[in-house]
Amino acid sequence: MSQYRTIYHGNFIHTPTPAKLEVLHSALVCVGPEGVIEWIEEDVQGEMIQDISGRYGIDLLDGAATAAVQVVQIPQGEFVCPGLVDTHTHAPQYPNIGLGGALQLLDWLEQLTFPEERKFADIEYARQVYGRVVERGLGFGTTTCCYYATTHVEASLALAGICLERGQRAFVGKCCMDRNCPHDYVETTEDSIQDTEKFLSAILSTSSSSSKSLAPLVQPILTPRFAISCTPQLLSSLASISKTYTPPLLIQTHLSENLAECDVAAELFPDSKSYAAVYADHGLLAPGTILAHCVHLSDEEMDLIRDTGAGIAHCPNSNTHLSSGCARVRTMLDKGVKVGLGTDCSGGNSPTIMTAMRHASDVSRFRSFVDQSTSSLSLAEIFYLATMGGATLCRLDQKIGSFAIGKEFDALHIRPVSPTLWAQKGDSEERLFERWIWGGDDRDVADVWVRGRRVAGSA
Ligand SMILES: O=c1[nH]c(=O)c2nc[nH]c2[nH]1
Repeated sequence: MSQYRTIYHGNFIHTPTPAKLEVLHSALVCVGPEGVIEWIEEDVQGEMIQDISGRYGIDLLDGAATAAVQVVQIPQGEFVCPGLVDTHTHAPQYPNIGLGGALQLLDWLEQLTFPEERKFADIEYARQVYGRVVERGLGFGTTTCCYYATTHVEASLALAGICLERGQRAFVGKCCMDRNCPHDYVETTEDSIQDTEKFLSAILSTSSSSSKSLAPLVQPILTPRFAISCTPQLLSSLASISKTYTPPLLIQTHLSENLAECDVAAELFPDSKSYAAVYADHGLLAPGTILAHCVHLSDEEMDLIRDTGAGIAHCPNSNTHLSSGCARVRTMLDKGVKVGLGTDCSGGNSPTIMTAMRHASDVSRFRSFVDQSTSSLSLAEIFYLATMGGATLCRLDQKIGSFAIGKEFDALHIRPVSPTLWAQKGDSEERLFERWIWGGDDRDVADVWVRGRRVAGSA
């Protein structure tokens, strides 16, 4: 943890609500030694910095004091925005990125995905892959990530350890699956539960925060793979485990991604009214539950998800790549369902939320062409999904996702340099932001901060 306060001066852009992109012009944002925002002032011209800091008890002229305060100028033509939140990805599948687009979900799992995940029994292989996954994610500006790992406890703990070491805020799940999987990549129900307990106690004992007032940066998330690969007993046991913690542990699973998958789920759980109801019936729908995909939900299922407080990780890149379908995100939002974005590698073929934002926009436009009755998502809504929306799914909306006093400083410094980003002198901040979202890439991500600590960046 830094000993210093840092005062950032420049333009900040965020979406505290989906309704509007908000620009904090020439803002002074003071980040304390623990990485928490202590105060914010807007419209501060350079010559006022000293005065305003003085009002907060910081004397920038006093040599001894200034040694403990750093002032960072964000030049005109650059800006700071909240870090990106990836609410659903599979770290062990990154070596398969780009493959499998000719397949649909169930064949893709069988032919490509399970064989790759099996390799994570080898801890050295796991460390090598996971190191690259986390490094690239941070470079793209993913400051918070919800990871599926594999069934292997040691490798899952290695992923958690790497996130902690590199400074990425993360939820890491040891994957649970006790049926309908290959004989050499499946667990017994008992092993799955026992290994989950082992994983939880190890991760909870190593990831505790260095500060009493801050939650651990890396936390466990219970991970029943999906209804098809879990027995009712396993689903219920994981729900019970979640509830033995205060607050209950987060849970992630897949729901209603592909029509063939929905048919199998209906056959396996004939007593449940719907696929979403399978999870509700086993106690798995709660405010900390993240449901990936949700492409083929009925209106009643959306209502059920909203009423339980669970949220949806929209993974548009994956849903197109695996020909799963186009999720009805406008309807979800209109109904008040929580939604965030996920890269879902390697169903998705891009590990950055920048691509997820672009595909979310495209998918919403396609839906609006076809449905006629729904409108496409605005730029502000898309960015909200990538930041505050994701934070809300992870129950971190009071801590990250936008800039406010008391929130932790998870942020990106954007300096437009990539050749696809045609920034022009005199561009307004909104215009520059728009150019970056649709035309920029990780070369423009000059600095990445998580909880105030610089963890990556191209600068
Ligand atoms: O996109 C997906 N990726 C997976 O690994 C998976 N497992 C079950 N359902 C899944 N969907």
